[in-house]
Amino acid sequence: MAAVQQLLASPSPAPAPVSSQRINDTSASADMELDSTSNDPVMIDSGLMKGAPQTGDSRIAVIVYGQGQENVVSVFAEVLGKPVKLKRSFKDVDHEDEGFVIGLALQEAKQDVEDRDQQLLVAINAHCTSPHSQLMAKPRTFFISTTFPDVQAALPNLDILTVGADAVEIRVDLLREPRGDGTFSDIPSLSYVGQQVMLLRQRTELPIIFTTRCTKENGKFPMDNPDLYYEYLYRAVQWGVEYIDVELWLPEHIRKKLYEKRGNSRIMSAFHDFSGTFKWPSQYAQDVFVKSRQYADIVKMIAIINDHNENFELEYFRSKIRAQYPDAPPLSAVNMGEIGQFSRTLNTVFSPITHPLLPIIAAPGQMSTAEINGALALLGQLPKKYFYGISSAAARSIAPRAPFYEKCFNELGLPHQFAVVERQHNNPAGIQSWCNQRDFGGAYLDPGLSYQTIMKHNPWFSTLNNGQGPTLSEAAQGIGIIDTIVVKPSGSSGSGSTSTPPSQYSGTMPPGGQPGLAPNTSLIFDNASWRGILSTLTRDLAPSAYFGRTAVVLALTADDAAPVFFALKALKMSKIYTVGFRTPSGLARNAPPIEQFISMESLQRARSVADNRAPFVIISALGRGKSNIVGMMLRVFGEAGPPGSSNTKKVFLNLAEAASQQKNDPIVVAEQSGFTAYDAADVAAFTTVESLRLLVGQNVPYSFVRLASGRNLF
Ligand SMILES: O=C1C[C@@](O)(C(=O)O)C[C@@H](O)[C@@H]1O
Repeated sequence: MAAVQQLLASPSPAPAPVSSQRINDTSASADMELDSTSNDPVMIDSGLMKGAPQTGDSRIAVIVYGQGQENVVSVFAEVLGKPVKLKRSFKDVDHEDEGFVIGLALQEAKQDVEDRDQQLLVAINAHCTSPHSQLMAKPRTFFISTTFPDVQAALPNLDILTVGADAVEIRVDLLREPRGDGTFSDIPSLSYVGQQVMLLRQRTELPIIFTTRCTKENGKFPMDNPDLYYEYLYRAVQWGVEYIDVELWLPEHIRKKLYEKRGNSRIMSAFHDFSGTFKWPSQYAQDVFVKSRQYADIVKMIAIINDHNENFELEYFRSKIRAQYPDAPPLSAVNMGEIGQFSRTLNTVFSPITHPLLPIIAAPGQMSTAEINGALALLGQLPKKYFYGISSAAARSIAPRAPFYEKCFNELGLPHQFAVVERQHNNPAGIQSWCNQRDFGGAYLDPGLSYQTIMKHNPWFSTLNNGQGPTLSEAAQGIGIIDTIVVKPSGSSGSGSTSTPPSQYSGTMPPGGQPGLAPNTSLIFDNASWRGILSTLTRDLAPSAYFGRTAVVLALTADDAAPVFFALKALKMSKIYTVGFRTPSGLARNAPPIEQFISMESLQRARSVADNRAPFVIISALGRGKSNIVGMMLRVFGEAGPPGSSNTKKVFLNLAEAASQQKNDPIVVAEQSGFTAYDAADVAAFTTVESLRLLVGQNVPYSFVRLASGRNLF
């Protein structure tokens, strides 16, 4: 609700209310820019009325929703206290619609969004890419059940707590709201819960799971008034919380209503059986699943068992359910207690995890990610692999990634081995020797190398995939630079790699490595650095802050600029001015329109545009020796643009090694010229997050990477 009110009342781009990331999410896949500011000067701000509610924006709110998300319109309408009307285009909205909230499907809205009457209506982008489908596509997902009585206490450790987690659960029933007289309320009030959710939202980018666990299922929420659950859970929908835990015992009309009105939230149906008599092979277990799936995006079933064999019964149940109900929501099912721990290692959908730093475990038998991975490794389900950081000496000194990888593998209890191997400067040969081994797990290349260079000097790669070579991700194709080599089992197609017999093997054998890539394995060439750049640019700003605006990119070579272009394209920037290099046509195809600064006149022209087309972001990959040019650009464009045109600071990103303590350090110049500045270490940390995700499928928070590399963020 806060989010909706902020969107409409705020005269500036919406800050970060609880659900800004979701309701206002204009992720790279969104392709429409909508209004984030109000043109309407109707805010009441007289001293007399201090504290009185503000009327906010009185234009008609048009909620643009994505396919299948029409329910989100009524979430907005309810908060605004207005009825809903659905329309087919912006031009259909007229004065008769005042007093209504209008819903417009994204596909239809796209047709005439440019021509909308901005005096009459405010378009609110409510379509979003829910993290749900992406998460469900991962082979394994975990969520951490926080058990803090006050989220504040969790914040200092949140980075480390969430290493390896794909979502974070807030156990609302365990929150303890102080009354002020030394006692605590029986149930935390909605406003207290709202503050707690907000605290969590601001400190983690992970999806939140909102849980009001009842007393019968190991929680503290009283069961005498089911309407109370509706009140809390529906408020979480309005806050834009990503997952809402809805217990199966709740009356059907409540579960149905929550499901139908879930907007962009996803429902996790929850069933716990503590009786000790629950049996997975029973008809009852199947009935529970069937009843749960009706109003669920994920079905969670958890039971106390008495015998280890019941873990196998659960596995049989899992496979039976998958076969019988192929279209049903994913099943997350585990057994509780020590006996049930085995099942916690086998469940792959949203496994609940704990962490040694939590005050209590949320349920008997809960394990940490490290314990689960350790158990999987013992069972042979997580074989030891060799991962490599293939880098040049120079790159290692700029951003040492290796210690972090080791820390991460330890923290996650992964059995893998990580080694940094040095590639000779200017010699790209020999990469294949690290990859062509049976237990190769993947590698990052730092710096990345062009696809052509790798293939020319490492002919073994061309023999992969029956002679077709490695698969290229979309980013690797568009950028042409490879910085991550991912290993994928190739399923049943049999299109595996061709292993090279030891006699043809060139290069040094890695310690412990057996030559010959494992059969039925394929390699994917990918690029993680563009994501590092994108994440850095959007750390403090919504992607929409960049839409349609222009950038200046300074580099010595097109290769250095390539990942930047890809990121700027994802941000839908309208133009890139380049300095220091020519853009080859292949690269230009994957970038916004490009203009090279070839003279002072062209620079002057870009400088004198008096609207949003003045460069908003400057990205430099020029090294120390060229900091004068970078400084000059920063001074020139720091002042450009109409005065007061935006209250958002311009952005500078320095991809080159920091010229520490120097007078002309571009970061210092940028800050003096009014830019928000980021440096190569920010990008390196985000790139590490991405490469870990690509290589080991584990989610690690950016702030943990920064902490582990010795910088405290907050
Ligand atoms: O539903 C679950 C699973 C859980 O009960 C467990 O068994 O790990 C822990 C709870 O916090 C969570 O809401």
